[in-house]
This record gives sequence, C-alpha cells and structure tokens, in this order.
Amino acid sequence: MLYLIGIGLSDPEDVTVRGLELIRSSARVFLDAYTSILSVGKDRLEEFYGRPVELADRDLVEQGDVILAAAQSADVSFLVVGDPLGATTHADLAMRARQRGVAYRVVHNASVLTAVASCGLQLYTFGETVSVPFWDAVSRPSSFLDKLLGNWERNLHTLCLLDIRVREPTMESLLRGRPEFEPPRFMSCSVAAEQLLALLAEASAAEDNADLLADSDAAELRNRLNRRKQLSPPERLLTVGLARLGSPDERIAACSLADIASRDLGPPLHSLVVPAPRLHPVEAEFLRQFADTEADAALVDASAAER
Ligand SMILES: C[S@@+](CC[C@H](N)C(=O)[O-])C[C@H]1O[C@@H](n2cnc3c(N)ncnc32)[C@H](O)[C@@H]1O
Repeated sequence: MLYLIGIGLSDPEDVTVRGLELIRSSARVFLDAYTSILSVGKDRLEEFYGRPVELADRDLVEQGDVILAAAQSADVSFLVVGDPLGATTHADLAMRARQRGVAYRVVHNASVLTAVASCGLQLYTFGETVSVPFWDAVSRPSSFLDKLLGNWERNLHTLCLLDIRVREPTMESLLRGRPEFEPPRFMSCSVAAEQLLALLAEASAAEDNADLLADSDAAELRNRLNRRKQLSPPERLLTVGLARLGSPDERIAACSLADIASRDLGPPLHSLVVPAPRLHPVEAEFLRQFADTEADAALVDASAAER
C-alpha cells in the first residue's frame, strides 16, 4: 500500500494523527524534497516520527519507480509538504500506482492553496493558479502573465506559486559528465515582482514599435499590450506577498507591485497574490490589516471603492 500523506505547512507536529500512525507503521518513509520544503530539516522530522526518512529528489519523485516498487510488497509512506494533491506531480504518482496495481490512499492536510485565504481574500474568488519560473540567460517564460490577465479580466484573484530549484546540476558538471549541484534557490516575492515589472516595462516599450509592424501583426500586438496595460502603473497595482504561511513567523504584506519588489519578507517559502481589480468590502477590510503604511492602506481601499 502507498500512503500519500500531507504533512502540513510548518512544524513536524502539523501531521495528522492518522498520518503519524501510518508513518510509524510503514516499512519505508519517503519525503518529497522537490515540490516544496519545510523550514525544519529532515532530522527533526525523523526525531518526531521515530522513523528514518529518505529524501526523494526530482528524479525519484517524477520517475516514481523506486517508491512504487517498494509499495508493491510493503506499506510505504510518501510525505508531501502541504497537501499531497496540492501539486500535479503527486496526482501523477497516484495514477501510476493505480496502473501498476499498487493500492494507494491519500491523507490530506493544510495546503498553500487554502492557507492563502489568511490574507482575507475569499478562496471562491480566486482564478487559475499560476507558477512563476526563474528567468535565466537563455529563457524568460512569461505565459503566467496571460493567465493572470485572464483572471484579472474576470475580476478574480491570482495566486502565483514561486519557483523552487533544488539539486539543479551546474552546466560545467554536466559537460564533465559528473553532476555537481547548484545551491538550492527559492524565489522570493521581490524577484517575482521584478520579473513582472520587467514584462510590463517591455510591453510599454513594444507599444512604441507597433507602428512599424504589418497591420495584422500590429493589431495583435496592440491587443496583447492593451491587456497588459491594465496592470499598470505598478505604483497602483495592489499585490499581496505571503511568506512562510502557517509558521509562527508568517508574514503577509499588502502593497503595490512597485513596492513589493523592494520588500524583504524574510526566508522562504513565498507566494505572491495579485488581487482582482475590484474587491468585496469584507475582503478589503480584512486585507487592510496587512498594509504597513497609509499609502498601502489607501491602495487597498481604492480597490474596494472601485466595485
Ligand atoms: C508546488 S507548491 C506546493 C504545494 C503543496 N503540496 C501544498 O499543498 O501546499 C510550492 C509553492 O507553494 C508556495 N508555498 C508552499 N508553502 C508555502 C508557505 N508556507 N508559504 C508561502 N508559500 C508557500 C511557494 O510558492 C512554493 O514554491
């Protein structure tokens, strides 16, 4: 039997009683170290569970063979930070278990997908969740912005999950054929905001060049830019930064996109929310407690006033 067990967002003690009993009675215990992390290390988990915990990196999680082979002949717990079905990766593991005839059960727990409501925005009025990937010298993915705009146009909030890179092999080590790994990286709200600001700035620069294009291309470009312009200027675009949700040192900040780019919300993990353009008055009232300055509070009030 394969048990997919959510271990919550913060402390070892966040595991459910049922989850803990299953972990303690399993022959092997794996911890997904690829899609999310707990700020406490593996040692504290092992101490609390009274069981050795094997770290599952990206290959082990995505291929799933080692885990599924073990679960074919014994009880295996696969631990996921948050809820086990809060990331598509684990739904995939469950489907592959089924295909191989390995029975599985899910033990749910708190997830960032629900904890985001701590900022006061209603879960019912969130649209599609997006993932913001790190940019590098060769790739600057931006498809998340179009999804965000789709939500915005329907007056829905957008939860942006921010990239995590663990055990990424360095380019030199790949060339040598002997992998060595980069230090882990976790995207902060300020880096996500900088990438978003860069895309919005590119949109206004591109607008100046639209006249140089053939009519049909220019019309398409103008349409795309006009959509993006809804999010400008960045000094008036309300955002919410959320750091370490569910932890005693959780931090939530409601301020403009321009401001969040220079705010330090502390250690990972971070998520960023772009609220819908028009907030429900109750959402605005709840959210206002996370406005650090009068200017931030005025921005929240303006979103409610525009209903
Ligand atoms: C793939 S999702 C993890 C989903 C997880 N299984 C769950 O249910 O919460 C990973 C991303 O969620 C966000 N995240 C996870 N835990 C968080 C937390 N405690 N506070 C803020 N953001 C968090 C971060 O953006 C992180 O990169």
